[in-house]
Amino acid sequence: MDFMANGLLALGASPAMVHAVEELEQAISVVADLHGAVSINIGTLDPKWIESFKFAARTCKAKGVPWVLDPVAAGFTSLRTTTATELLDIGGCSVLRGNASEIMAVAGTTGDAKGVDSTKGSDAALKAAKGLAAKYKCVVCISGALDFVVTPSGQVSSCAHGVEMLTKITAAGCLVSSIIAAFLAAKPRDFSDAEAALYAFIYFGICSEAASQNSQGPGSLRLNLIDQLYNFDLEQLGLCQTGVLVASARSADGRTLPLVCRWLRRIGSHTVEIPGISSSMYHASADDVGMQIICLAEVEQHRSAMGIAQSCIGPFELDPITRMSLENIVSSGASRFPVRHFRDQNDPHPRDLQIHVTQDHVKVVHPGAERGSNEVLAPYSADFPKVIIHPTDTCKFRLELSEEQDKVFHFVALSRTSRDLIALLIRTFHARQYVATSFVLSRLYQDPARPGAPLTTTLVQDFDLQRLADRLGKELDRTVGQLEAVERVVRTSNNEKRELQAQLSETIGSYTEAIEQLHQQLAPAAKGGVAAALQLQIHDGRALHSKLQLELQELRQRLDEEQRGTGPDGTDGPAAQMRARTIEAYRAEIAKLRAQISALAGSEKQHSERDSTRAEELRRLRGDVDSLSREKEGLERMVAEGAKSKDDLIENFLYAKGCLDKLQLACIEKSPACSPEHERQVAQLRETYNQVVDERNRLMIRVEALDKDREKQKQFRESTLEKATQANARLLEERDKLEKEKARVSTLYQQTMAMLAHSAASADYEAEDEAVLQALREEVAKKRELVQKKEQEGESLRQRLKKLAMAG
Ligand SMILES: Nc1ncnc2c1ncn2[C@@H]1O[C@H](COP(=O)(O)OP(=O)(O)OP(=O)(O)O)[C@@H](O)[C@H]1O
Ligand SMILES: Cc1ncsc1CCO
Repeated sequence: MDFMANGLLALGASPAMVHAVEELEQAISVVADLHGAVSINIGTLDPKWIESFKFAARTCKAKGVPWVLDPVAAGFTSLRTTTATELLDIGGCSVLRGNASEIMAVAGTTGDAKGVDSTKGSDAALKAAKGLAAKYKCVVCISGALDFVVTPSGQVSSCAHGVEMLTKITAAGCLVSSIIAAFLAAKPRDFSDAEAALYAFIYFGICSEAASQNSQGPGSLRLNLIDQLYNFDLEQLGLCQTGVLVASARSADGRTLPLVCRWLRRIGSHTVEIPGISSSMYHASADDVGMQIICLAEVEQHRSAMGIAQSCIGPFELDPITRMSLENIVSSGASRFPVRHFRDQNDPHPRDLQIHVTQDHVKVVHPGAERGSNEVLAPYSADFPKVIIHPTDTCKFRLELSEEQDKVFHFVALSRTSRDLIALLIRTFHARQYVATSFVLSRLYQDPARPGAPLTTTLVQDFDLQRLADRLGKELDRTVGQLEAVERVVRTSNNEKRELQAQLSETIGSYTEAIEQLHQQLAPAAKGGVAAALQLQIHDGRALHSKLQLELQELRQRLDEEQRGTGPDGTDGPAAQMRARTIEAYRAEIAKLRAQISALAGSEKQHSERDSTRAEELRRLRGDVDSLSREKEGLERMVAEGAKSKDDLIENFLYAKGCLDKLQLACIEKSPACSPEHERQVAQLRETYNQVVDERNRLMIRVEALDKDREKQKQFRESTLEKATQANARLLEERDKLEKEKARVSTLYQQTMAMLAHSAASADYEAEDEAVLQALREEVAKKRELVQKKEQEGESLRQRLKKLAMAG
């Protein structure tokens, strides 16, 4: 509070910190009388404070006093979020200002507030701000490295001024909110709340930049900032196009000497006279941006005697506020300006028109007229459209859409800023299309008086390169910030696109699957698919319908006859005969139903017979599987035995071979003196060896055959097992189906039995004519209902069929 009050005092406002409900009414009345504004800051809150916030909001609304809401730390606790929302719900808020987390929390999206500080970049809250601005019809500002101002219609302007060190000073944001309130109170009537808020940000941001120049940390920044708010002076930042230049002269005795002046523009060493001015006063305008102004003054009465005084001032800059607006409009690509049109100098009935400036054309429009009916449009050409600023009037200008006279307009803008904006905007868009960057650069870095020659040293001195670099740096930062924001949006959109594509392909997949299923069901109608079943149901429905219709007719006939009564002689009249016939008919029906029931029972028996056959088959298959397993075990045993005897044989063979080798060795050693006994032994051994080899080969062949056999058996067994498992699954499935069928049949059976009992009971009560009649009537009604239901079912089935056929 101390910082806010001191900041406001420093910039020239008159703050009063009020919170007791008892004095609020009176305090706000005073503010209303002074055309002031109120800032409601929920920084310190308890139930009493909350009551006074609400009281203040209600009172401001009632008295038409503009109020600003600072939802300090909304999102940090729910009490803060709710309090902010409840205050906005009261209505009448002019500007809501918070950091990104606070704005998102008030809008109901997660802001992740870290206490009173934001954890988000200000652009993260743009969507939330637009929503709140539209909902509460107020301006919503998001502060941060880039400050955003959002209007209820969703227009966004931004301010890049400020220093990061401000985040290390508590209540910097609160001070901005209170400055916005001060600007709301001080703004001229034709400025909007959004403009007041934007200028407050620019003002605060520029002061903080200047303050940071000689600050060592947050402490001195805080002090210097208050000093800067106090000393704010645009002139110290450079000469602006909004200034007025006055030439004056006094005589030696102090008298003011009337002057005749000539005014010239100079860029570098190149000078051009400004036509049409001879007075001692000159209003700088958009035409002077980047120029120096030279004044040549002579004393009116002594023109030749006293000589000519010359002074030079500049270069002039665009004032920060116009510059900011221009940047915003240029980046949005278009804007509209209300202007007053004078047909000639003394036109007594000027018209209110609008100029639409876009990057492709300039259009003069009659605002009330139908679209296109009353407008003049000019796309950019090499020489047109152009704006000629009036040399002495600050709001007048001439707009030339082409050289034709009816396309030259004499306008008066709403304000000096508005006129400068129109001129600069048209020139910027024109330059974009008609002046190549290389041309601009060559003009900037050469002496315009001597085309082609490089800049002279004096010219370099005239350029404040430091300032130029600062400006370009800031512009670059801003553009990079915007680029990042755009990239973020593109990234999110791409992610969303990917998600949507995935969802879409999933949906398409499931639809395709469903369609294929329907196809499958529809195609084999003959095999009893869904379509066939539906057709059958329709057919059954129709048959039942006509049967029931017949019964209905019959019953109606009987009823008529019943109503005609018995014969006059009390004997068995036609009615009695009819009753007898009815009973007869009922008996026949009962018999028919009994037959149906026994048929159903019969089919149940058939089912169970089928069931037992299947069970039998299952048992047999299981037996097969078991015997196959046993066979497999036997085979495995055989293989093991074969392998063992093979091992034995190999051992024998090795042994015999060893002996033979030994003998051969012995033979070689004693070769010439070999005894016949020896030779015999060798021959014997050789024979044994050959036998063993033969035996081995035989056994090898057997083992191989056994292996092959075993492999074949294994494959056969596996396929049999597979078949058995499939058959088993099929059987189980069939059994499930049959069980369901059985359940259905038994319900049908029970229903039929119940009907039968009912029919029999009705037949027994022949004497009670009225009751019988009633029962018959009810039955007729029921049957009618049944018929209707069946008809409806039939219809809906037909519709489904049609749809399925179409989907196919
Ligand atoms: N990162 C930054 N770089 C430059 N300037 C900044 C930065 N962050 C904030 N500012 C400046 O500080 C001003 C206050 O904004 P900030 O978002 O810090 O308010 P706040 O979080 O509500 O502050 P507090 O809770 O302390 O009152 C902004 O208008 C802007 O000028
Ligand atoms: C730190 C703090 N806590 C409540 S208000 C406030 C000032 C910054 O908004």
